[in-house]
This record gives sequence, C-alpha cells and structure tokens, in this order.
Amino acid sequence: MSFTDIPAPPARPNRSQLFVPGSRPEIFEKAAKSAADVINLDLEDSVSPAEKPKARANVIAALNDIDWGTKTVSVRINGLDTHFCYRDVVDLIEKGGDRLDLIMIPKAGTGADLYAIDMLVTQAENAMGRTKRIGFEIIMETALGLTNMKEMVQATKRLQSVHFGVADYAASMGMAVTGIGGTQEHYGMLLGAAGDTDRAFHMNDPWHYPLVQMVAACRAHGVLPIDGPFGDFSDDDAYRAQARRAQTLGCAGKWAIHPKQVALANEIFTPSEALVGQARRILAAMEEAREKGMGAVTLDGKLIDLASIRQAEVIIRQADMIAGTA
Ligand SMILES: CC(C)(COP(=O)(O)OP(=O)(O)OC[C@H]1O[C@@H](n2cnc3c(N)ncnc32)[C@H](O)[C@@H]1OP(=O)(O)O)[C@@H](O)C(=O)NCCC(=O)NCCSC(=O)C[C@H](O)C(=O)O
Ligand SMILES: [Mg+2]
Repeated sequence: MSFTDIPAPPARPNRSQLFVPGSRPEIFEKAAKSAADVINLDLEDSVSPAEKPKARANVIAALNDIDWGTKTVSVRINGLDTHFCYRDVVDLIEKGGDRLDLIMIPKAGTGADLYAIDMLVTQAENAMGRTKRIGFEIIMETALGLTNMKEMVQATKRLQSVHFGVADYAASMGMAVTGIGGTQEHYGMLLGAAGDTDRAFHMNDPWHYPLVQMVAACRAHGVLPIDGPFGDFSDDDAYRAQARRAQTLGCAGKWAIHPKQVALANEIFTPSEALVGQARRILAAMEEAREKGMGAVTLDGKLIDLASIRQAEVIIRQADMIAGTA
C-alpha cells in the first residue's frame, strides 16, 4: 500500500437513489415510502424555469413535514451558472430544517465550484447555528468535470459521492446520442475485412471510460461512486445490465428515475448470497493457508492469495453494511 492514507467512504447504503421532481409534490410521500436508500428532491433539470421558485418551496415544505424515515435525503440544486443556485442553497439551509442530509451539485466542473458552494453553505450553517453539517454530492456530467475529477474529489471534506450524469455528459462531449444512457447502436467495431460477407458488428460501451475515471478518482479519496440514470424505464433487463456493469466496475449504486427501478438497483447492488458465500470461502481458505505459513493456495482450481482477502473483504463489508441498515 502507499504511505498515503485513503479515508473510508461513507458507511451508508447508496444502492438506489430515487429522483423526484420538486414540482411534483403529490409524489413526495410515495418516494418517502419507497425502498430507495437515497431520495433526491430535484430543483434542477426536471423542473422548468418558471416552476423553480414553487418547486423550491415544495421541497422545503417536504423536508419539514414528511417522515423520510432512515433514508438519506438529498436536494439537487441548480447549477452555479444560474441565478437560482444561491437562493436554493440559502433557502434550503435557512428554512429546510435538520432533515436535509446532502446537497447535490450538478454539472460540477472544477474544484472551485465545490469551494464556492462550500463557502455559501458554511456561512449559512454558521448563521443558523446548524450543528449537523450538510454533505455534498456532485454530478460528473461535463467534459470539464471529467478532466477535473481528481481536483474535485479533493476539493472539500463535505464530498460524499460522485454521480455519472450520462445525458449531460453526452451533450457536453458533443456525442451524437439521444436517450439517457444505455447501449448506442453506432458505437462499435466492424470485424473482418472489405469484401468479407456476414461481417459482425461488435458494440462497445461509450460510457466505460468516464465511468472508470470517476470510480478511480472516488476510490482514491474515500468518496462513493454512483452510476447515473437509465432513461428507458420500460426495459428492466437493460437497466439490470447497466447496473451490473457499474457494480462490476466499482460503483456502489445507481439512480432510479422511476420507482420501478428502485427494486432493480437494490437487487443488483446488494451482494448476492452466492457472492458473499464465495467471499467467505476465500477468507476461510486463506486463514487455513496462513496457519500453514502459505500466502498463495488453490481454491476450486484457481489461485487465491493475499489480494483475494482484500477482494473478499470488499464484498463482505458491503453485505454487512446493507444488512445492518436493512
Ligand atoms: C418518468 C416520470 C415522468 C414518469 O412519471 P409517471 O408518468 O407519473 O409514471 P407512472 O404513471 O408510471 O408512475 C407509476 C406510479 O409511481 C409514481 N411515481 C412516478 N414517478 C415517481 C417518482 N419519481 N417518485 C415517486 N413516485 C413516482 C406515480 O405517481 C404513480 O403512482 P400511482 O398513481 O400511485 O400508481 C417520473 O417517474 C419522473 O418524473 N421521474 C423523475 C424524473 C427526474 O427526476 N429526472 C431528473 C433525473 S435524470 C437527469 O437529470 C439527467 C442527468 O442529470 C444526466 O445529465 O444524465
Ligand atoms: Mg444532468
């Protein structure tokens, strides 16, 4: 290991993160009663400009009046390039009460963006005598944000998670893509050579590179990486596939833009009994190996060694944390 310590990420479940437009107060209670680990009351892109002040008032009322149980409650504010942003922050802290856990900053592009919101939040918290400090979430969803990930994850101790906003990312990168996430039919490689018949087209994953960049920056600094939205909520299989690949790459959870996606995210990001069982077998085999003075042994015909212990511990830690809060 490096001599540099890496802080542990927040020990709370973040498997499913349900988004609720701030302009639809009639569904807030449904969100509160859902099985989502985190609720995002949205003031940004699901709310039209004319509705912003009303949505802000709705969200503040909901923070004060609704029983959110043990859920983590977050509000996505408007971007730093809008005049809604400062009012969102000030009103949330002055009038939102203690139930607000996190503020989500969209389209974060530089460490200075987080610094600016931190300054505003700190002033408002101090003025209110608020003792529970608000945590931050940011969305990596611009070319600027991707290139400044390393800076952003170190910008403030308030940062708890980074999220991949596929739709804005695609727009910012100038990608010829519609829809929110998922496979893209034109992103792939044609196999074979000119003149071959029946040439296969192998699709690739256009979201792989930014996702891995995000996970690496997060995991190097004790921040949770969360995969963003998948817009086609009629396609459960595709959602599962997206979520499984994000989990395989190290994400701790995924957004749900419709309540039916909550159960899918919880299912995928809860380590399966089979995976936990295999992790425990690895730990048991390595304990036996240790007693025999060995660091590398064979289990089921495959090599396991000290690194396998660390891999197994990741799975068991996640399973225990979820079981402890379920
Ligand atoms: C997508 C929706 C607009 C669909 O809404 P609706 O037509 O009402 O759906 P249904 O009729 O299928 O709803 C079934 C029941 O569930 C309730 N419902 C629906 N949505 C929610 C919700 N988000 N939370 C809680 N409950 C919900 C309905 O009221 C129905 O209840 P009942 O009548 O009792 O059966 C809608 O789901 C929606 O608005 N989703 C959230 C959209 C959103 O927040 N978008 C922003 C996040 S994505 C993004 O910003 C992109 C990102 O930044 C990027 O760049 O990638
Ligand atoms: Mg966005």
